[in-house]
Amino acid sequence: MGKAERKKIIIDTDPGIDDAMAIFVALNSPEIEVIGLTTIYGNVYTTLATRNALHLLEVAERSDVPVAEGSHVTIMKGTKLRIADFVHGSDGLGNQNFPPPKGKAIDESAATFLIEKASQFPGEVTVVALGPLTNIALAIENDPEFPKKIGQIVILGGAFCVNGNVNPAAEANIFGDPDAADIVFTCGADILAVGINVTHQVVLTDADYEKLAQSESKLAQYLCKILGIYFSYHREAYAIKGVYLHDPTALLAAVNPSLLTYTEGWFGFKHVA
Ligand SMILES: O=c1[nH]cnc2c1ncn2[C@@H]1O[C@H](CO)[C@@H](O)[C@H]1O
Repeated sequence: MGKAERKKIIIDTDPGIDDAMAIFVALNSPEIEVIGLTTIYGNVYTTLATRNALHLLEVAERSDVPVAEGSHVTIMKGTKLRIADFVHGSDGLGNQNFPPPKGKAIDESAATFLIEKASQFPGEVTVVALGPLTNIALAIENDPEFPKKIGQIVILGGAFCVNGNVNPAAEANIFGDPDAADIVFTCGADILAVGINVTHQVVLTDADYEKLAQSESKLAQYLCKILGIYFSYHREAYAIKGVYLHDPTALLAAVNPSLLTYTEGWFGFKHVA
C-alpha cells in the first residue's frame, strides 16, 4: 500500500501496558501511517507518559515519529488526577526500570499538534484516544473548526449498557476527565466510541501469552516482559486468566472498522455494539 493511501493516525496515549501493545500494533499495520503520538495522564502522569511514548518508539526503532506532550491537568484545571499505577506498575510499563529515552518531545503541545495536523490534512486524520480526553477537548476549545477538520475520533472509553471499571457507572478514561468527554462527545465530529462492553470480550489468555513468549520477535519479547503485572492485576481484580485488550481493540477499530459492528449514540456518535 502506497504511503498516500494509508490512513493517517495520531495516537493520544497514556502508556500504559495495553497502550504499548496498541502502539506496536499501529506501527506494524501497513494500512495506517502513525503521524504522531500525543501524551496524556491516566495510567501514569503526563511527564511519564511522554517518557514512555519516546521509549516505546525507540524500542520499535521508530524515533522518526514525533511525540507532543499533552495536558498535565484536567480541562477544568483539576490537579487531583486518578492515576492507574495499580494496573500498570509505578513506571506504567510493568516496573521494568527501563533506561530513559534518548529522544525528546517536540516543542508544540499535544492540542497544537492535533490542530496543526487536522488543518494540514483536512478530513484525513484519525485520532485514536486511549486516555482521558483533555487534549482533544483543548483542541476543540482552541480551534472551533477542529471537529470539521478532523477525519474521525476513535475513543477507547465508556461503558455502554454495562457497569464501569472505576465505579458502577464510570469507565476509567471518561472518569479521568468527564468535562473533556462532554466537550468531545458533543462537538459534532465523526466519533466512534469503543467501550469496555466490547473490550471486556477481547481477552489475551494465558495460552495466548505462551504463544507470544515463543515468538522471536523483539516486540513480542518486550511485551512478554511488561505484561506480568497486567496479568496479576486481572487475576486479582477480575478473577480471569488473561488480560483485557482495551487499547489494541480501539486501535484495530481505526485500522479496520469492518471488524466490528456499530450502533448509533445519543449525539450522533457511534459506539461498538
Ligand atoms: O481501575 C481500573 N480498572 C481497569 N482498567 C483501568 C482501571 N484504571 C485504568 N484502567 C485503564 O483504563 C482503560 C480502560 O478503562 C485501559 O487502558 C486500562 O488499562
